[in-house]
Formats: sequence, C-alpha cells, structure tokens
Amino acid sequence: MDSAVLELEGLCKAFGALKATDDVSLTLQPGEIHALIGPNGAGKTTLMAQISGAQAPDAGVIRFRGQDVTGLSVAQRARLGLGRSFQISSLIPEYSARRNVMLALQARQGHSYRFLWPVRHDRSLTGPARAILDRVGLGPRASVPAGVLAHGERRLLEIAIALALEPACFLLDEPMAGMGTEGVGRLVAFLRDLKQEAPILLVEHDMDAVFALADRVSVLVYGRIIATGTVGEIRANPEVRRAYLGDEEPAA
Ligand SMILES: Nc1ncnc2c1ncn2[C@@H]1O[C@H](COP(=O)(O)OP(=O)(O)OP(=O)(O)O)[C@@H](O)[C@H]1O
Repeated sequence: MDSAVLELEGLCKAFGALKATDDVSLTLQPGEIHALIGPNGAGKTTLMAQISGAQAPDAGVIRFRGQDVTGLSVAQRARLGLGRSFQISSLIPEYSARRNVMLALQARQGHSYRFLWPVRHDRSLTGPARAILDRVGLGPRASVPAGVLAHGERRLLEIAIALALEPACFLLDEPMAGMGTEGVGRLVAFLRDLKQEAPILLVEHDMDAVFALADRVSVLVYGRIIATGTVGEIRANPEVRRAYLGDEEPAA
C-alpha cells in the first residue's frame, strides 16, 4: 500500500469516566473512501473533532502526510490541507451559495475566511465558484441565499466549500443526512469521483451509501474500533453484526 495520507495512532479521549474514543488507530490511504460507522454515541463525532483539531486527544498521535499534527490548531491543519467539510452553522445564511464559495476560495488564496472583502464582482473568484457549484449540482441555485437552501442543498454547499479549499483529504461527517433517495444517489456518484482527487474519511449512518462507496470500513463501538475491513468482510463479521448491524443474514 502507498503511505497513508492520514494516520491515527492510539487516540484516546475521555469525558469523566466515559471513554469516547479508546485507543483508536486507523489509516486513510490515497484514493480510498474509508467509512467510519457505529451506533449513536460510539464516538465518531469525537474522533472527527480530534482529527480536525477542534478537540485535543488525551493521548495518541495524528499524522497527516507524515507530519505529526497532534498539537496544531484547526486553522493550522486546514492550511496543511486537512479538510473538514464546513458545518452548516459556518455558512453565512444571508450570502448566496456562490458568495459563500467565493469566500472559501479567497481563504484558500491566503485571506482570512470571514474577511468581508468585496468579493461579489471579483472575476477571478466568480468563474471558479460557479464551476465548483456546478460540480456538486448546485449551479442552478448559485444565487440563492444559503439560509434559504433546503437542508440537503446546504450539505452540498458545505462540500462545495470543502472543495474550494482543495484539501489533501476530506473529512465528511454524515453528508447524506437529510437527503432524499435521489440526492443520496447523486452524492454517492459524486463522492466516488471525488476520491480520485483526495481520499475521504466518511462518517455516515446510511448503510446503503456506505456499502456502495467504502473501500474499507471501520466499526466503532463504545469508543473502540472492533473491526476494519472491506465491505464484504465487515458484513460477514459476526461481532459487527451482533454489535451494530443486527444479527440477520447479510443480503446477497
Ligand atoms: N463534550 C462532551 N462532554 C461529555 N460527554 C461527551 C461530550 N461529547 C461527547 N460526549 C459523549 O461521548 C460519547 C461519544 O459521543 P459522539 O458524539 O462522539 O458519538 P457519535 O458516534 O458521533 O454519535 P452520533 O452517531 O449520535 O452522532 C457519547 O456518550 C457522548 O454523550
């Protein structure tokens, strides 16, 4: 295997007596989608927060492209190309989808993210912003304020903003949430394409989407990874089926 883009080693994070992540190790390899699944409260969000830098682990190491980034801030990690999809709360609701993407493009060029530069008519930003919105399927909605977009569309806008920042890997936290069947289908196709550009660590509850997309799956239960493997291996794993998937026969 090529050397890992992202490598987690022994990550631990406790809240009082509760071990939210307990000795978590995994890698994200070039060109792959590595899905992280697990029941509610398993520690997925806490793990993503440690990777992005929003939460400091109690123990363990995070390496990004070979560099130890464990002590770096969110902004320092983002500058290195460790990309987290922006949360809906970070979109500027009164700005159009296009302008939100333009701000991200501007941030990529070295300006601070929320610096209110008059970006609206900057042609070096409007063209690329439009191209990115077209890519995620939001082209026709480019001039709609972010706050007016439907929930699924806002999730696409988050991904558009992540794309604008040209990260070396994507951290996507439940991108399918709130999307209808058609939206999920389109996003599955899009992510399959996107992984060629940069590998994706994907937290997702939609198992059909996970099984359609993931090259590898890790299963987190009570803060511990109980199994990592291909979709076939994970679906056939008796411990995973007991703990998470429900102990029925795997679908053919
Ligand atoms: N700031 C916090 N303080 C105390 N406990 C926390 C905190 N953040 C998370 N927890 C607890 O840590 C455990 C893991 O939570 P986390 O949100 O990471 O799980 P999750 O797998 O993302 O769940 P979900 O799928 O529901 O989003 C839960 O028991 C949660 O209540």
